[in-house]
Amino acid sequence: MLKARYAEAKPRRSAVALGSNIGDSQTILEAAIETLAQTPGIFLEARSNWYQTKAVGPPQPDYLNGCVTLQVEILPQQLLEILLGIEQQFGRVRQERWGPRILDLDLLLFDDIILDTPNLQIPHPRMRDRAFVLVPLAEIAPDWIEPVSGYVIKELLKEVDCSDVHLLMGN
Ligand SMILES: Nc1ncnc2c1ncn2[C@@H]1O[C@H](COP(=O)(O)OP(=O)(O)OP(=O)(O)O)[C@@H](O)[C@H]1O
Ligand SMILES: Nc1nc2c(c(=O)[nH]1)N=C(CO)CN2
Repeated sequence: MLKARYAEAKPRRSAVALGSNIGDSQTILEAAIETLAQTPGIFLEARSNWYQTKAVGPPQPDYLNGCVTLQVEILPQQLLEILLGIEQQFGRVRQERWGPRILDLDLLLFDDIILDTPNLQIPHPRMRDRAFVLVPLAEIAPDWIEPVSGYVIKELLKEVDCSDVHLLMGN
């Protein structure tokens, strides 16, 4: 019993992608990181630069994207609930799929786990195809193995077209 409790308390490492293309995106994303970092059970490990990226999906304004890595003392499902709660707090309204948004927080990785449930898939199933995720993630976690493909992030990055992802100057 004691052993089981100890195992539950072991810190886990997680990666989260941030995106915004409505409003003052940089201010929104900075505030979202601050909110995450102040949540009990979540500790900010590293954060990437911000990147201006061409929208994937329906025509819409460019996004600002970035990633963070976290040390967490909570379960993946709890982390998802927290991310969805922060999106709500920042006024996110769910409309069309892949449509414009004030704030998008995607749970990318959680240690080396693979999870496939109706409301949560880890690794995020589309992260491997997304330069707007892999470029910032490679900056802070190049050697993290994406457990479905078995490839490290810096290798996955070589497989995507990064021409629409630009480092935001004056960061
Ligand atoms: N790894 C994950 N991270 C975030 N949400 C997830 C994940 N896996 C499943 N979901 C589910 O996806 C739902 C919809 O998420 P969201 O509206 O942000 O999708 P989207 O950003 O439009 O598209 P995409 O998932 O391609 O980024 C969430 O309510 C959540 O239950
Ligand atoms: N460049 C870019 N395109 C997107 C993004 C995003 O964060 N960045 N998010 C989407 C919905 O998840 C759809 N398209």
